[in-house]
Amino acid sequence: MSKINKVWVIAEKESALAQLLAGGRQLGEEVAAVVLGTKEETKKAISLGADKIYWLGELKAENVYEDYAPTISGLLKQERPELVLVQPSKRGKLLAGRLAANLGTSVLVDATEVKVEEKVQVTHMVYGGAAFRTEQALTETTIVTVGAGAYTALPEEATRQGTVIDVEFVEPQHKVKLLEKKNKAGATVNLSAAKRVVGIGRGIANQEDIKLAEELAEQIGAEVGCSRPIAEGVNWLPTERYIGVSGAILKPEVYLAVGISGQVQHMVGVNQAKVIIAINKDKAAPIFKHADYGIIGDLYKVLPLLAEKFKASK
Ligand SMILES: Cc1cc2nc3c(=O)[nH]c(=O)nc-3n(C[C@H](O)[C@H](O)[C@H](O)COP(=O)(O)OP(=O)(O)OC[C@H]3O[C@@H](n4cnc5c(N)ncnc54)[C@H](O)[C@@H]3O)c2cc1C
Repeated sequence: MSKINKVWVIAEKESALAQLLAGGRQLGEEVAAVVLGTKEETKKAISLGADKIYWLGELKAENVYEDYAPTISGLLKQERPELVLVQPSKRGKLLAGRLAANLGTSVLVDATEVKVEEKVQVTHMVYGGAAFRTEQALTETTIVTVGAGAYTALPEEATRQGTVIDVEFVEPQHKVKLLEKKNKAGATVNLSAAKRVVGIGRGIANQEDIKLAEELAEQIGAEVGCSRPIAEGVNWLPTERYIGVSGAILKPEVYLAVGISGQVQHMVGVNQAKVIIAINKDKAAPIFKHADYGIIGDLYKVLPLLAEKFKASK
């Protein structure tokens, strides 16, 4: 694959920044990160693969993330990178939309693959994960949101050198007024950083039975994720734990699917796992077509047995 000259990366979270920088290094000769954060965060971005940092300073109390769109748009018009990779967080999507509007283009969303064939080409899922579409922007700069798991972060290199450019804030013409900030109740989870994930589905009959999966997850050092109906249906787990085309896209070393049928919309979130193991009582469940190892059995019997075995082997 050929490379383009300049790739820019914009991410709110460090884990996403690390992944997008790794993607940037595959695609471009020079990789720059736009950093809204501390000086320490600029150093971190360099150690993770950025050659250049456009440093916006720290987020001011009176601003929200997307208020920086005019500042970044000005930089884009001046520096003309061929590609901007943006983390698809809620605020990241808002920012990407504004940047694209300012450049007279649109955002290519939720890329599963970005490649360079003379120009930048972006592939993403359509029809709920049943098909893929490849698109190419006709403008000089292509703005793309890239889901978690598309790239694997490079190891940190503390000795890497890079340039930090201080950027002056350009006041937006139309601002959203921040009235209040509240912390979300409950623990947050970063599923895309987990090496092992136990995913639970509608095979779990009651909310309290989730503890069976949690006990096994604890034994094997895994995070618990779920299918959409568990998070958006019965609402037993928070939405940040659901996996699939409309949830988190993961690339763990091991994915253990428990009582999950294996519909395509779920599987697109885990089909990049190195090893997939399925526990399902229905031997005809589609999950077994995707699994490297399968246990045909009742999860209520299998989960406690596995947890016990792992505990005993410690
Ligand atoms: C546009 C669109 C987007 C979607 N996005 C997503 C998405 O991002 N993520 C997602 O997950 N879904 C998504 N869905 C929903 C998806 O199509 C499926 O409906 C969903 O994934 C099914 O969840 P499930 O496997 O938990 O439940 P089910 O399909 O009901 O499967 C339950 C499984 O549990 C097994 N089982 C039952 N009891 C036991 C037991 N005691 N022991 C062992 N096995 C047992 C059954 O045999 C069955 O295979 C989307 C759908 C649409 C239309």
